[in-house]
Amino acid sequence: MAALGRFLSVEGIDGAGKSTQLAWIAQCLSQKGVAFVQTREPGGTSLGEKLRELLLTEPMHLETETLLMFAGRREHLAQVILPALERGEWVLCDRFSDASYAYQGGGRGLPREKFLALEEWVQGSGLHKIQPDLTLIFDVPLSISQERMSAGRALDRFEREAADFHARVRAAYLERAASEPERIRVIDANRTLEQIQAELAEILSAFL
Ligand SMILES: Nc1ncnc2c1ncn2[C@@H]1O[C@H](COP(=O)(O)OP(=O)(O)O)[C@@H](O)[C@H]1O
Ligand SMILES: Cc1cn([C@H]2C[C@H](O)[C@@H](COP(=O)(O)OP(=O)(O)O)O2)c(=O)[nH]c1=O
Repeated sequence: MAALGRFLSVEGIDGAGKSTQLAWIAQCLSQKGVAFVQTREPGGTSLGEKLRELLLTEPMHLETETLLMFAGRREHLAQVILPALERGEWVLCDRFSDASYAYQGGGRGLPREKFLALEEWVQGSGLHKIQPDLTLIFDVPLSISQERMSAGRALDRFEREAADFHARVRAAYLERAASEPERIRVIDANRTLEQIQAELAEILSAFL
């Protein structure tokens, strides 16, 4: 059987710089001749992109929001992520279920058991659980993320949330990282692009 590809996700509060760094990782993999699929959540499939539009614009109940995130994830796994891994390609995913843990759980207060139930339903459990092999959390203080965000485009429904929401999201990401240190690496993103990329290059070469 051909080797499975590797699954890498990037996370962080809005404005941390993860999309910038994901584009750089993609460029590195291309230069090394690694076949990969670059994708995102919410989104990644035709259905998922329609759900994304709703999720980023339409006010809704917290449980509806969580269910739609996981519904999109189910489709994304079936249509994009698992087939790519089975072909032996890497999957570079801009956010995955750690974002639901941080945003719906940490940010909005979804009870942990509800998150865990959906995670188990969509991603399985035990040895068969589908999780990224490596997750990079780009971590910055709120003042920095807010500065970076406000320099850009119009803000979506999550980005418009108050500072205390983003502080809870950040804390939840760090708590998640502490609970799964073998999978999750926290990257200090309050540095120059070059400094961050030097660290990423080391992590990637160990991971290749
Ligand atoms: N290390 C950095 N130093 C300064 N500016 C950065 C850095 N990383 C990203 N940025 C800028 O911050 C903004 C948000 O970055 P982006 O990658 O879109 O963040 P995210 O995907 O985490 O929301 C962009 O304008 C980007 O150019
Ligand atoms: C995947 C996921 C994303 N989100 C949120 C976090 C982001 O604010 C938003 C969109 O993600 P993202 O694509 O990172 O936004 P941007 O285009 O601004 O880089 O969705 C959740 O709340 N839960 C989730 O499970």
